[in-house]
Amino acid sequence: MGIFIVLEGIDGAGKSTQAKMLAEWFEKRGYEVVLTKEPTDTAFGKLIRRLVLTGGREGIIDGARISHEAEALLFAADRAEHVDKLIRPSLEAGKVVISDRYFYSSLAYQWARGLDLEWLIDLNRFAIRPDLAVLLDLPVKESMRRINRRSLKSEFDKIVELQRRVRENYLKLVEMFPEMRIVNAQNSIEDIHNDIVGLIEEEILKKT
Ligand SMILES: Nc1ncnc2c1ncn2[C@@H]1O[C@H](COP(=O)(O)OP(=O)(O)OP(=O)(O)O)[C@@H](O)[C@H]1O
Ligand SMILES: Cc1cn([C@H]2C[C@H](O)[C@@H](COP(=O)(O)O)O2)c(=O)[nH]c1=O
Repeated sequence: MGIFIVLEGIDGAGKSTQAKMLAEWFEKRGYEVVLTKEPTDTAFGKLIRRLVLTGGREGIIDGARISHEAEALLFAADRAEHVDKLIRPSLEAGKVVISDRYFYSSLAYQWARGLDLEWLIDLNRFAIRPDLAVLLDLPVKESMRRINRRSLKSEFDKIVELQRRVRENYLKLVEMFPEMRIVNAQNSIEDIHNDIVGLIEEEILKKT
């Protein structure tokens, strides 16, 4: 079996930056790496971007956005395909899989939207557990500065409030899932990379 690593965190925490650096780190050491993300680039992922994420009108029926339950089901369907078509086969072929977001995102975000955590955990039970899930933890103020999100004040306040709840949820998930570890994402890009590599050496490579 290969090695499965997940990077998680609020929007703008630095996941994609670290995922790329980590992929290069493994490649330099001779590993075959699959760098992937959720939502995926498949038809399911594109549907999510159209209906849920882009703020476009397609996800709005009679003036109301699609329900949070429908959102959770779409993310889970995308993930089921991701696991079945890419993650499981890659791990069986002995590769390193690095995923920028995974089912912890559904737990943190859809829970923050008011859905029941146990229902979300059940819905995602099919998802293979990674060897390590790194939570890049960052205060919301700093993440908003990094991604420089521009919107109306009332809209901005709602986004900040949601991200605060998501961050709190992630910190609660760390207590529930033993494969999760926290890395301080306020540090420099290089220091964060070194912290993640340190965790991988300690938690995975030393044990194989
Ligand atoms: N440690 C860091 N210090 C300062 N800036 C950073 C750091 N890490 C990443 N950034 C910058 O912050 C921005 C967001 O980073 P990145 O795209 O990696 O985050 P992300 O978690 O993948 O975001 P999203 O969830 O919105 O896709 C980028 O401009 C990136 O260059
Ligand atoms: C997988 C997943 C994602 N989300 C949310 C989290 C982010 O706000 C977006 C994805 O944006 P990114 O820039 O591509 O990281 O989707 C979610 O709510 N639930 C999920 O399961």
